[in-house]
Amino acid sequence: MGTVVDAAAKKEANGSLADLNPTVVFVLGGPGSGKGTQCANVVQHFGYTHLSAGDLLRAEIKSGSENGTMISNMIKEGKIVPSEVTIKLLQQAMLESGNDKFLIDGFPRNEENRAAFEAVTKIEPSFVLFFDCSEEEMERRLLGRNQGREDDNIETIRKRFNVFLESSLPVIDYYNSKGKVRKIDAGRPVEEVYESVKAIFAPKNEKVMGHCHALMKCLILFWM
Ligand SMILES: Nc1ncnc2c1ncn2[C@@H]1O[C@H](COP(=O)(O)OP(=O)(O)O)[C@@H](O)[C@H]1O
Ligand SMILES: Nc1ccn([C@@H]2O[C@H](COP(=O)(O)OP(=O)(O)O)[C@@H](O)[C@H]2O)c(=O)n1
Ligand SMILES: [Mg+2]
Repeated sequence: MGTVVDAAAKKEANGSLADLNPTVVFVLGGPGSGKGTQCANVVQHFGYTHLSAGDLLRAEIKSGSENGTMISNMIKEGKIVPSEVTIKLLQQAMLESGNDKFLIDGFPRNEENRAAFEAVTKIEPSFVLFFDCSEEEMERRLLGRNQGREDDNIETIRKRFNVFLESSLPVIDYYNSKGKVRKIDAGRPVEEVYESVKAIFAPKNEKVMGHCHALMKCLILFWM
């Protein structure tokens, strides 16, 4: 933070990202709404790289970084880590991926995340996928997640729900007012949710071809 070397590295990273002109989809939704699960499906079928902000922060703790203790404490409390830390990790991961299509999962989680990402990277998301799920269902899923996460306990889960309502929903409202939100009913089984997700990512010409085939079938039936 603040050194000449850091500033140069930041400039270099931004320059390269701007050159990349990446396609970015933000994947948002409450804790346990199924963001990670559905992103894995999209990666397999649509060639995106999945970047989970939470996973990047957890990897940063494990790496022994100087920010590790601060990040760990924030996650245990369900609080949102300062944007500059998370954005730096996202930028690095984007540049290292060799891809130009990204699902950014769990980010932006508050207004500070959103505004800072826009200011630093100049990237506008193509759209925002919003997994809408009841707290009751999310709580059930988080308590059954079994990934040994320090924040999947009832006390921290309640805090994360509050942060989601107070800080993350306004970000979704912001993108909604720009017509960018694609809302998915995420309370259904995984396969059903993915059917809705797939329909959003399927290339337009595939949808048009689907309509053409249906029309051809009707015409053939009509002439028979
Ligand atoms: N549609 C679903 N129905 C039931 N369980 C689900 C569904 N989607 C995900 N899960 C499970 O719920 C837990 C949380 O899912 P995850 O994808 O990690 O959510 P998020 O990244 O939004 O916190 C995981 O144990 C996952 O296997
Ligand atoms: N943009 C983000 C994303 C996550 N985080 C932190 O990481 C925690 C876990 O995020 P996550 O996305 O892995 O959690 P889930 O929504 O997947 O359950 C959050 O509760 C925050 O403490 C953050 O500070 N900033
Ligand atoms: Mg997740």
